[in-house]
Amino acid sequence: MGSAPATAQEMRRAQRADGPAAVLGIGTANPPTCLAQDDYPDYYFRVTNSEHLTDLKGKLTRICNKSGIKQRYIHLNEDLLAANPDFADRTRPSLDARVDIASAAVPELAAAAAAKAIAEWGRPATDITHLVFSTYSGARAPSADRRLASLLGLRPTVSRTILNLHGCYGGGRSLQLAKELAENNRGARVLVACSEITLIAFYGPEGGCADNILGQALFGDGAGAVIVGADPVAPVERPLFEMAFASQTTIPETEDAISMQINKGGMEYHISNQVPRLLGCNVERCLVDAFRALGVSAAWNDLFWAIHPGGRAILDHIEGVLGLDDSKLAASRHVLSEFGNMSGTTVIFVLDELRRRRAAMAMQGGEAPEWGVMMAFGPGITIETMVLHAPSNLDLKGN
Ligand SMILES: CCCCCCCCCCCCCCCCCC(=O)SCCNC(=O)CCNC(=O)[C@H](O)C(C)(C)COP(=O)(O)OP(=O)(O)OC[C@H]1O[C@@H](n2cnc3c(N)ncnc32)[C@H](O)[C@@H]1OP(=O)(O)O
Repeated sequence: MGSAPATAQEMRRAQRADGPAAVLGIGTANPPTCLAQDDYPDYYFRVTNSEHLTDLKGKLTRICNKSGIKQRYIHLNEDLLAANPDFADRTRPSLDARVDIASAAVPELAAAAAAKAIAEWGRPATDITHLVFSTYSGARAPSADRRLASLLGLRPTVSRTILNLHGCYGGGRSLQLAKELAENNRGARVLVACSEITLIAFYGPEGGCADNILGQALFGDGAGAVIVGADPVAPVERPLFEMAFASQTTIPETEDAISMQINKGGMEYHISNQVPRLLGCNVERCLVDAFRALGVSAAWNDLFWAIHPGGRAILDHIEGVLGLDDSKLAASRHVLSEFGNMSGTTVIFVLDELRRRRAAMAMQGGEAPEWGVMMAFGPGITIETMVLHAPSNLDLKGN
């Protein structure tokens, strides 16, 4: 073997990266149709021919008013819904048609986000070695990761993984997987792509189904992409956030609090009204454990924050239990306001917004915190926690 490492341990060590995984590029995309939150109750009850359900419309209006959301983007616009009237009725067998549309639209939206992330990264798409794709709209094989690889012209040797139905923690899980892949495979460059399109779960209002009314008020469509790699090659590659530590925690006895299930009429879901409280009671323990594992003690207000804005009340609870200053969750609140809850994709939008805000602050001579936290939540209830470090050569461009 000439000068090759002599032992299996040495071989293993040679395969590992030296430094921590880092975010090297971020991109986001939304479908073109944008709906104002103030107009949504009128729109939804009109396009589903449900104007007579005035109580439910009142409920949707009350939730919209308290949602902290200004607008959302959707793929299923009025024309597409008119061409697929069964989508408005959960009892009709419409899954085939939904999957047909989603199978094309989900990877295409992901490709739009990925193209931006790759452009910022600065290297050719053929240098990507791994792809981690997350969506709740996948119900077919070969799936969206395979199609995205074709759309981007990735190499046939790219290692693909698809995560399905992780819901709102899909972005956090994908980034954790990307960290493991990048740190354990020297030279690996991982494309993380999350793409969520609500048409799989859109249907008309029904009495007794508050979950649907809540979903109609909160969710929107979007895709986010991140390039992750260790040991960046200067000057082309510049780390935006280094991934210092990552963990996943499941809150005991909360299996039924958030659920999703694919049925013949589309995806049904349940979101307990206890979710904000349950998260509020558990996030601090995850944070304490994460910083203890790093051997660091942190004052919460000295950190930057990228929290998944699952709903306004979730952000309020977390802000309250951690005693965070008003400005600390500004990136999460901004993304919630401009895009709604795009499930697993949302946390990537928050990272993008955060780096933009940090760059603006640096341009004005201000100093942003060096250390921060990303958290995402979903069915389980699952909490994804990642401690981030922002190097001083933070990207000043934004995207
Ligand atoms: C544009 C396109 C749209 C298309 C949409 C199609 C849908 C697609 C869906 C895709 C599904 C994917 C789902 C799974 C992903 C899960 C991951 C998550 O993030 S998990 C999601 C994580 N997100 C969350 O868990 C949401 C967190 N919650 C919140 O942010 C707030 O509670 C709020 C904004 C909903 C209301 O503000 P707040 O200050 O609390 O105001 P108030 O106290 O005054 O109550 C007002 C009304 O709200 C009611 N209500 C409250 N909760 C629920 C509920 N769970 N349930 C039902 N209703 C609920 C309450 O009963 C009251 O009704 P009423 O008495 O007036 O009749």
